[in-house]
Amino acid sequence: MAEKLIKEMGLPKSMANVFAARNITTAKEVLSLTEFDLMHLLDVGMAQVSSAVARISEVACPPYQTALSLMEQRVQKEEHGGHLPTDLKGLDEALCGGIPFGVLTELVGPAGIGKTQFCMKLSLLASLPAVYGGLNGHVIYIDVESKFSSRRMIEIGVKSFPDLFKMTGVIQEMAGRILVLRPTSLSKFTESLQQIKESLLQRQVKLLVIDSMAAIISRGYGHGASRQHLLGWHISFIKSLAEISRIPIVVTNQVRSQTHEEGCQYSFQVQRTEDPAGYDSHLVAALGINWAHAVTIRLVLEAKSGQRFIKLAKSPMSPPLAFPFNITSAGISLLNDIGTELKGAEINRIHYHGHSEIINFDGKGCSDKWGKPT
Ligand SMILES: Nc1ncnc2c1ncn2[C@@H]1O[C@H](COP(=O)(O)OP(=O)(O)OP(=O)(O)O)[C@@H](O)[C@H]1O
Repeated sequence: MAEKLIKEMGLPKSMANVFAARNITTAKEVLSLTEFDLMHLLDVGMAQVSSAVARISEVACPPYQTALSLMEQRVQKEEHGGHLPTDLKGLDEALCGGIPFGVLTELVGPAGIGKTQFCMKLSLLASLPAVYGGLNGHVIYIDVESKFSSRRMIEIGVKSFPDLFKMTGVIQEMAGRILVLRPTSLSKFTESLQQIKESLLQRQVKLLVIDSMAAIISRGYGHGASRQHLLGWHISFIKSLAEISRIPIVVTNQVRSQTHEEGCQYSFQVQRTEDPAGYDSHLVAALGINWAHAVTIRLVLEAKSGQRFIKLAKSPMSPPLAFPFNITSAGISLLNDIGTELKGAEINRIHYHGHSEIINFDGKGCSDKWGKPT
């Protein structure tokens, strides 16, 4: 806002010319001077300066909004935006319809828990016709680790929507709507994001997936404070993409061990406990506090006593809930649509108890999963 141009503020032409002649071009430059300084600099009277400053302030600083007007705007946006249903009834109910448009949704969890499976299902759903609960749109899938498998996605489609996928040409049409990008470095990723900005606004893109953000960031940045600092640019860029395009952006995040120095500084991190089983007391999300604040919806995928759970750990519209789920040939499905409410440290704890037993799927029926992605 502060960078808004004076010439675009509807000032009287004579006054706009005076600013231009003194090389004062932005609201920031005007508002950082006193009225007295401006009178002196512009060589105009107090009345003209006051009225120009009042106009510039009004345009540069948005007026306050009431809760009522925010609610009305939200209802209006819902009509144009809304949610991408996940096809997981309990989760969709908790999210008031699915993954919300215009914000970042994070999927975080240990390796092999099902983040990519979830992303592939969401991509399929976004590309499906509206009568099947889809968004009838295109998807941009940034596949950092070459984990996206078109064969697996089609398998999910065929098993979940057999009638639709029986029709001639449907597989080609759905698969053709998903654009997979595989950036090989952080700079290529940054370049792709900038290009995506254009296509999001021009094309019928209804979903952007970044799988995984942690992997791409770790390729380009070192560790610690410098990484957090540089991550800031990507966070604000991706957030602005979501806000401008009003589409859902789903980003995966990995987990890592918590170091001794970190202790337990933030509420979203796992409390260090003396876990007698020693299973999972040190797992935290790989991207830190800045990232955690940037996401609006946080879904933690975890394993507990050999059972997979999906936890709605952060949401502005729902209490924290956990749903048991499994992965079948039809993709992710909930075992229970009634979520268990979570309290305290449990909300953000990332369990992987019995994780190795459940991820050892033999891959039959989806031969490419463990080989080269197709
Ligand atoms: N056709 C299938 N039927 C049943 N389960 C499957 C099938 N294909 C994959 N899986 C399950 O999905 C799991 C892999 O999930 P996914 O690749 O989504 O993990 P991830 O969380 O993205 O892991 P990473 O962090 O390593 O990328 C496997 O462990 C397996 O249990």
